[in-house]
Amino acid sequence: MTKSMNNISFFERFEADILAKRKTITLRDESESHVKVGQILNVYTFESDREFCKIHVRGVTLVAFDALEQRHAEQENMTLAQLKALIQEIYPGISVLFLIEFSLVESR
Ligand SMILES: CC(=O)Nc1ccn([C@H]2C[C@H](O)[C@@H](CO)O2)c(=O)n1
Repeated sequence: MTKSMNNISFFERFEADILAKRKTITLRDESESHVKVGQILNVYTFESDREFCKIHVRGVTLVAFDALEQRHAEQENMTLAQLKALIQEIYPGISVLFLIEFSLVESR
């Protein structure tokens, strides 16, 4: 597992969407609340800890699970039902999420 404050990991199944700029946000719990606007993060796969790009953090805001809407799903390149199911699977019972908006800086 990658531990640096300048690193973030994504499940491998999201790599293609990030590199194609189809996925431009991620919703995380408080363990990644240290991420700051303007930061450049090194991006790794969660499964194999392989670096695959860098992203520029464009925004960090709080969003309630119950406030997730269509535009969030579009920014995740999935349906709202898929997004809610995914969040419940990764963070069971979570009520508030950190919405990290990002843009692709460089792929490896
Ligand atoms: C370790 C860990 O939590 N890794 C995560 C968490 C979230 N994501 C993705 C899945 C969704 O697209 C959004 C919403 O959480 O972020 C991830 O790839 N890896």
